[in-house]
Amino acid sequence: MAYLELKHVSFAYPQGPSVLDDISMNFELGESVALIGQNGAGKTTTVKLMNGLLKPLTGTVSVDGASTAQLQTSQVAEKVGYVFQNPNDQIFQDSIRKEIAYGLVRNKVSKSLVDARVQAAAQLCGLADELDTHPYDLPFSVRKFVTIAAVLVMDPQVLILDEPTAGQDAPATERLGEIVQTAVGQGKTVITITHDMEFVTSQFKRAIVMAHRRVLLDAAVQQVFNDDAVLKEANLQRPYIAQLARQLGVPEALTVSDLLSHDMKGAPPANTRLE
Ligand SMILES: Nc1ncnc2c1ncn2[C@@H]1O[C@H](COP(=O)(O)OP(=O)(O)OP(=O)(O)O)[C@@H](O)[C@H]1O
Repeated sequence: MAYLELKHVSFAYPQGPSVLDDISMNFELGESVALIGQNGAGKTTTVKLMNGLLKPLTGTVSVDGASTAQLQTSQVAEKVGYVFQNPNDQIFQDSIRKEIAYGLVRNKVSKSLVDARVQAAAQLCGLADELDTHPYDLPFSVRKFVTIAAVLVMDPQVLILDEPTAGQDAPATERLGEIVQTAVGQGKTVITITHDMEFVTSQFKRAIVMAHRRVLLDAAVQQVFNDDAVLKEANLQRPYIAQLARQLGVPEALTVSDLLSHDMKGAPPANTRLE
């Protein structure tokens, strides 16, 4: 049994239409998976089902062998940490240190361990020099890292990042990549919702394409970005570099390093009129 499983899950908000229709997906520990698709495809609803904030109307969501229907949201959230799309929905303490430490303090973890874990999470998230700052004295982009640190410090087995690169500059996006790779290196599963296809191809191995309340394709990132029909149906575009690579006759290249490592001898001349 996979660590996190959604089996034939359907969902609708109260008095609303169906939002998810019979979706199934499995996650093993140590995976990196991007959930992609247009606005309203149901991605955020899907991840809220994964961490117990929502419960399925039909079907089952199970985490570490137990159905979320039988668990409190807090029990699920210990294993599946969810970083909200908008950090303002998550932050409520008056210092970054208190915000990151909150869950550990609530769990009565010893002060020395709290200090060590807060320091480590803050370091990874670039906040080590800001621990005594009020979160609202920092820009939105930095507040997002505060919420990531506050989830990471709890050491969940699954880390869900909702639109992490939105509003972030290149160095911050690079730091997000480091956070993803560090977590995966620790054996955690990282799942992201993102509209940033470069982030998908550079940091994730698997992608799940959602549209029309269901899963269109669940496959290796390479396969997803080579599937014209699925990309069209989900209204997704290949990353710029992958479009360029196609024009250069290297359709399998998705990143700059893929392209640079390819033997270009015999490739047709570039016609760089991109989609
Ligand atoms: N709290 C809510 N109450 C009622 N309907 C909702 C609620 N949250 C989302 N919806 C609706 O559910 C559908 C799926 O929304 P969801 O946020 O899961 O999609 P998404 O793929 O994450 O989109 P986005 O990329 O815009 O976040 C949309 O039609 C949305 O309007």
